[in-house]
Amino acid sequence: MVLAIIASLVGLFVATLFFFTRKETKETSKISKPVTIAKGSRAYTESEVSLHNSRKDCWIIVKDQVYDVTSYVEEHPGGDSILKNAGRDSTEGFFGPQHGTRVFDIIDDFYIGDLKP
Ligand code: HEM
Repeated sequence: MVLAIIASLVGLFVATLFFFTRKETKETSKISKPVTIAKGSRAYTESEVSLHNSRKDCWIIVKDQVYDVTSYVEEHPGGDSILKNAGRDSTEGFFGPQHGTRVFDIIDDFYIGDLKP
């Protein structure tokens, strides 16, 4: 009897641990993620970034960092608004009131380098 109670308590503990540590969400699990690039290891000029300005090839700049969000365009909950400044500085739109804090975690997956000063 005591053993059964201990076993169920351990089971409950493990299940709770699993629930709170899992990271994937419904939205992010569908997105193919690029290979992680170490921060600062690459840099692009503004004119290089500006070539990637379409739905099928979309880079954006947020706070002097460059993100290839091509694979995220179709997943973006805000629809085509993410394309408003495709190939350009999207910092203002990104920090707009429509965005909750989870966008800061999501954008990291799309980082490809910094903007050349
Ligand atoms: C990688 C960059 C971006 C990510 C990861 C992202 C992510 C998201 C997410 C998760 C939402 C749903 C609301 C929330 O949970 O916070 C959202 C909504 C929205 N986003 Fe973005 N976003 C990005 C870039 C942008 C940019 C650059 C703009 C505008 C220029 C924009 C405009 C909007 C708008 C207008 C909504 C509101 C949609 C609505 O409420 O109907 N987003 N975005």
